[in-house]
Amino acid sequence: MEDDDENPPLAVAIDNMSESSLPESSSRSENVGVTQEESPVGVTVITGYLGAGKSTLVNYILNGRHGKKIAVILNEFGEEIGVERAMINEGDDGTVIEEWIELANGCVCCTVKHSLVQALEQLIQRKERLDHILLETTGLADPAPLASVLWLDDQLESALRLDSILTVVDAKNIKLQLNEYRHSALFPEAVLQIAFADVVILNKVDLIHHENCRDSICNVLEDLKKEIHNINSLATVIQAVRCQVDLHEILDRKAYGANHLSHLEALLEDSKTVPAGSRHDFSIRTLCIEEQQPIDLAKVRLWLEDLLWEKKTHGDVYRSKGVLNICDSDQLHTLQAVRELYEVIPARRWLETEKKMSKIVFIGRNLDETNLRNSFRSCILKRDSGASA
Ligand SMILES: Nc1nc2c(ncn2[C@@H]2O[C@H](COP(=O)(O)OP(=O)(O)OP(=O)(O)O)[C@@H](O)[C@H]2O)c(=O)[nH]1
Repeated sequence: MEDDDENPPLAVAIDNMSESSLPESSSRSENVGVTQEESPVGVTVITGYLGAGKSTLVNYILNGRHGKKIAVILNEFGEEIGVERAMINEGDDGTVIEEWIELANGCVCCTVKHSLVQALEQLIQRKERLDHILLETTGLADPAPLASVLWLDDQLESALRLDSILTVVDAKNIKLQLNEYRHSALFPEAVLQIAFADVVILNKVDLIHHENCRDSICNVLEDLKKEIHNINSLATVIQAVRCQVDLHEILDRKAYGANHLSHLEALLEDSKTVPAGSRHDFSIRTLCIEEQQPIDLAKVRLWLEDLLWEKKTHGDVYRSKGVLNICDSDQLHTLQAVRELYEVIPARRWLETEKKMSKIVFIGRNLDETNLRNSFRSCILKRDSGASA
């Protein structure tokens, strides 16, 4: 994007916002059947380590002639936050306009974050229909707090919805960063950004070309993809030069939508446990547990709350997704969780041809697979021996 000093951006004051509308509980309610007249505008959070190519991606999207009206918010989370820069691609002719979004003052961990949601909602209301919002974070941001703030309960009927977390990775540097992380816990942000990603753009692959003879380029890229999937096997990885990707691949992923089942259904097909590294004290990885017997919904909630809130003995879960076979229900339930927030929702009927089962994929640090598997078995409904089935 180009700075236009001669035409300073329009300052738009957003009303001071209260925190009263914040959800109190971390557990999210069942809300099937909530309909909205106009579907909410998707928000993609863009993360990526310093210099990975986030601004390059944003420029590419803002200046592209895709006919979409996309607002980009530069979210410079820091000590002093009051104003965010918003740029909006006005559509067909590719004109980019700039605005300032003013946030309520306050501490980063509470007021500002929630006023961000309200500021975005007001931006949506002021504008003619926006197609999408991109929120670019700083290179050192942990995306989890933003995801928690933007992943809104459908019952709030917000004008926006978290679409996905997109992480830009520098193909030339990522290997070094991951190695450093494994050995000395350096670059934790780079690893967290991959752990929370729904989509990873493996950018700067041209720099791999320059360094390696052609035969080995594919191997290097495959190796990098494997490294990324070792951390987060649920992420879609897209190779790119200067972040030139097909927008259809990155927008409208609906990664947090309970009723957008395709990626969750894929869980039924592939097991994705990645073996734990041998010596990694800081290991962040994906693992998957399965259970054939029907489980009890109330027990699952207690188990999740113990796992995500108390963090007792199973390690630190960052993200999880799953399908659940709940007893006495003909509905396939889905599970989504980001840090301590979770949502279990009946999504659709089990098909007669399907094998009913529960399957949950976890991404997190120091996860103990045996512990997770065994404790999940406590959710199996034990009927009285005298009771009829
Ligand atoms: N060779 C090459 N250079 C790239 C590519 N993508 C981006 N760059 C360059 O890498 C540098 C950093 O890109 P940015 O888009 O500013 O990265 P960023 O993630 O926004 O950086 P920060 O704001 O510092 O976190 C710029 O000089 C880009 O021109 C690529 O695919 N190949």
